[in-house]
Amino acid sequence: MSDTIAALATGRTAAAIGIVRISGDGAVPAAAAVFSPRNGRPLEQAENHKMILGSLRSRGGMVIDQALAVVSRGPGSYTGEDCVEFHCHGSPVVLAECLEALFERGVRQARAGEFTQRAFLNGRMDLVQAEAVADLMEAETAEAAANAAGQLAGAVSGRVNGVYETLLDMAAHVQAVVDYPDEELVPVEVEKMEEQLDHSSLVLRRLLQSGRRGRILRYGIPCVLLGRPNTGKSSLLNAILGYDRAIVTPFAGTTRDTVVERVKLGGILLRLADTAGIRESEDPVERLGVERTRSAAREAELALLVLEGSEPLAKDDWEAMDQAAAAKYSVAVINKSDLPAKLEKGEIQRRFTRVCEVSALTGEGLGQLEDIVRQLFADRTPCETGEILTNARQGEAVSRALKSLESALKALRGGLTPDTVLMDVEEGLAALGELTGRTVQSDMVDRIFERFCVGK
Ligand SMILES: Nc1nc2c(c(=O)[nH]1)N(C=O)[C@@H](CNc1ccc(C(=O)N[C@@H](CCC(=O)O)C(=O)O)cc1)CN2
Ligand SMILES: Nc1nc2c(ncn2[C@@H]2O[C@H](COP(=O)(O)OP(=O)(O)OP(=O)(O)O)[C@@H](O)[C@H]2O)c(=O)[nH]1
Ligand SMILES: [Mg+2]
Repeated sequence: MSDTIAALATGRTAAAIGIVRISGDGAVPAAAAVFSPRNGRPLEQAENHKMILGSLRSRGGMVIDQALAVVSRGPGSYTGEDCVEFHCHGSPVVLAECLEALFERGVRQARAGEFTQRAFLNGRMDLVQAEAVADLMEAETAEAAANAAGQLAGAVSGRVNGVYETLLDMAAHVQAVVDYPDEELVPVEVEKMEEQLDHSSLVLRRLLQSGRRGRILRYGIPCVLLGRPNTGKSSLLNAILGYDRAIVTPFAGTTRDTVVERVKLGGILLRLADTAGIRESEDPVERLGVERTRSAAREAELALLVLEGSEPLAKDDWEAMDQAAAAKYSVAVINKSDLPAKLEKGEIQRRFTRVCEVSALTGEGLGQLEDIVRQLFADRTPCETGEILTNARQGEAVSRALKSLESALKALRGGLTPDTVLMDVEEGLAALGELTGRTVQSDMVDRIFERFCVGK
C-alpha cells in the first residue's frame, strides 16, 4: 500500500481556479473528510470522473470554499491509483488551507514529479512518455509541444517496442535452440536474423538522427551575429525580434556582453546571440566582451556576419570574417542598404556563398535573409508525429542499443553462428529496456523525475 500524496496542481498566484490533486489508497477517505457534497451523498459514492459540488473545510472545520470534487478511482486514473481533485477558487490561501486540512488526515505533500512517477510505476505510461510530460510543460514553441504530445501518445515508444519485441523473439528462439538441441525446434535462419537486425538498426538509426532535430526543436539552432563595431548587429537583432531588446547607439563598442534570444527566422527557431563588435581595444571591459564574442562564435552553427554597407572593408572586418567562415553555415549580411553603397561586394562574394543586403533600419531585405535561413534548414522543419528523440538520456540508450545490433550483424555476416551473437542481442534489449523503463534501475527513475515540478 502506497502512502497518499497531495499537491497543488496549478499555479502559485491567484487565478480563477486552482486544483489540488490527491493520489493513493487513502485519497477518497481523506477527501471525504474535508469535503461535503451538496447533494448529500457521501463522496465515497461519487461516480468516477464526475464533478461534484460541495463545501470544503479547513483544518479547524471552517467552510473555506464552494468547490468541485472529482473522484477517479484506480486503475483508471492518471496515476493508476485512486485520485481526487478539488477544483477550488484559485486563491493561494484557500488552496494552502485545503492542503493543510488533507495533511492533517494523514496525506503527505507530493515530491516533484511524484504523480507522474506513480503513473510510470503503475504501468500507465513508460519512461519515454513520462519524460514527454516534462517536455510538454517546458515546450516553448507549438512544434515542440506537438512533438512532446506525440511522444506522450506513444510515438517513440511504439517504434522502440517494435524493435524490442523482434529482438526478444529472436533471442528466445536462439536460446531455445541452444538449450534443447534434441528437440525438433524450427532451426534459426541466419538470413532472417540478419534481415531483422538490419531493419531494427535502421529504425534505431532514424530515431538517433532525430535526436539532433530534437535538441534544435527545444533550444533552437545556435546562431551568432558577428561583425566589427557599429555595423548594426544589435539593430539587426532588434529588427528580427520585433522589439528593442539590445541597446543601439551611434557609438562603436556599444554592446559589451552577449545577448541571447530565441527567435523564429524564416520559420526556424534560432538561439540568436548578439555580440560585442570585434576589434582591437585597450579597454579591459571591451576586451572581455570580444572574448565572449569569440566563444559564442565557436559554439554557433550559423554565423550571420554583419557588414557595414556604407563603408569600404576595414581592418577589423577581417577577423569577423574569419570567425564567421569557421562556422558550419555562414551568411554575409551587408547592412545599411538604405545608405549609399561603398562596400566592395566582390571580396565578400568570393568568400561567402550566401550574401544578402538588408537595412536593419527600414526592414528592407530581411525577407531575403529569412529565405536563406529557411532554405539552409529546410530539412529540419519539425514532424508532427512526435517521433523525435528530445533528450540525451534517450539518445544515449538508443545509441548503445544500435552499437550492439551492429556488432551482432557484423558477427553474423562474418560467418559466426547465431548463438555467438546472443550476448549482443541481449545487450541491445537491455539498452532499449532502459529507454522505456522496462529494465531501468530505481535510482535512475528517481533522477528522471527530479526534473519535474511539484504537483506533476
Ligand atoms: N484536471 C486535470 N487535468 C489534467 C490532468 C489531470 O490529472 N487532472 N492530467 C494529468 O496530469 C492531464 C490529462 N491526463 C490524464 C490522463 C488519464 C486520465 C484518466 O483518468 N484516465 C482514465 C479514464 C479516461 C476516461 O475518462 O476515459 C483511463 O485512462 O482509464 C486523466 C488525466 C492534463 N489535464
Ligand atoms: N542608416 C542605417 N543605420 C543603421 C542601420 N542599422 C544600424 N544603424 C545604425 O548604426 C549604428 C550602430 O548600430 P548598432 O546596432 O548599435 O551596431 P552594433 O553592430 O551592434 O555595434 P556594437 O554593439 O558597437 O558592436 C546606430 O546608430 C544604428 O542606428 C541601417 O540599416 N541603416
Ligand atoms: Mg551592438
